[in-house]
Amino acid sequence: MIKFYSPASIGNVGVGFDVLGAAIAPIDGSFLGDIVTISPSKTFQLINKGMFSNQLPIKTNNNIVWKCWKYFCSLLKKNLPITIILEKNLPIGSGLGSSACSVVASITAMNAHFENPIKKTELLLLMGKLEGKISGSIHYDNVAPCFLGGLQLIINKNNIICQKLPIFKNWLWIIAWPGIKIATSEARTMLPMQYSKEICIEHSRYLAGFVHALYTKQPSLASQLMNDVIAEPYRIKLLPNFLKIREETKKIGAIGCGISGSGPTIFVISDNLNTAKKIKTWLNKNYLQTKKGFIHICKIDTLGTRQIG
Ligand SMILES: Nc1ncnc2c1ncn2[C@@H]1O[C@H](COP(=O)(O)OP(=O)(O)O)[C@@H](O)[C@H]1O
Ligand SMILES: N[C@@H](CCOP(=O)(O)O)C(=O)O
Repeated sequence: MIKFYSPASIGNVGVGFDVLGAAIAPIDGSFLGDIVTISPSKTFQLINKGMFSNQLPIKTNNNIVWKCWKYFCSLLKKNLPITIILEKNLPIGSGLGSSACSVVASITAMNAHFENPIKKTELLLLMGKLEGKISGSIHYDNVAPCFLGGLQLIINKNNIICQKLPIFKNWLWIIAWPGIKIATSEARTMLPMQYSKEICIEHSRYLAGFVHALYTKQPSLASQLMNDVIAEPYRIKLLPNFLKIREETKKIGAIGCGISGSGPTIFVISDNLNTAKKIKTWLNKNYLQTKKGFIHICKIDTLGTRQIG
């Protein structure tokens, strides 16, 4: 029996639509992500468990984990008799890379179980392809940080899919899922097919400046450059009171605020734990919409997907 854990991720990280992604871990040491357990069995079975298993497709062959298993069967040219247990601990359509978590955890676990028929360099390509079946187009800003950990810059050139960026270790990422769902595929179709030259130049300034500020250790400059001119202007209508949230959390002391992935989860950044706790309390009262909603104070998960059993 082997068990793998895959962490939640913040796609886009505000300023880098489809090209920045960060894996996150609650500072209290709890897991925020999916867990996949694989054991040998006479026939294939997929068992769903976890707090959000009731949000998964009813038909097994609509579960992305089943699609991952089918891929391995075609690769190894046989019907592979295993039992997969998926602990679905991330809400679906949350903006926390839920489907990416299931893809990365199941691919990594199956590859380990079958003694690594897929090379590590090819795994991420496969993960992006499988995740793309769900969101309608391939984007690595969830699967890359989920698999490799850290803050990843998606390059996707000359066989380099991504590379890890430096982070500010004292930044705390408060993530708030309001308890409602936004399908990534729908949130992607909302975006314009083309952008003006002015927007392209502005976006380049922000993204390049942000990466520069990371490398030159300028946290204030980095936080000021975290502006999303690509997705936020079009997705903001899906997030209740987002602009008010950003304004009020800034008054409390936040140094940044953005949409996590395609939402509705938001992230708020603070470099002070007491301030982070105040922001969490405020969000609890003003952003959660259902009892299922949650808030976590996180740091960047530098480990990524790992074997835990
Ligand atoms: N194991 C799985 N985990 C998450 N979503 C899954 C899984 N299997 C299939 N899906 C489908 O993928 C879609 C959710 O993907 P998406 O909107 O990208 O959510 P998220 O942003 O949380 O990944 C839903 O239609 C869901 O039914
Ligand atoms: N770059 C993607 C990120 C989607 O993240 P998710 O967690 O909402 O699936 C996008 O913004 O479409």
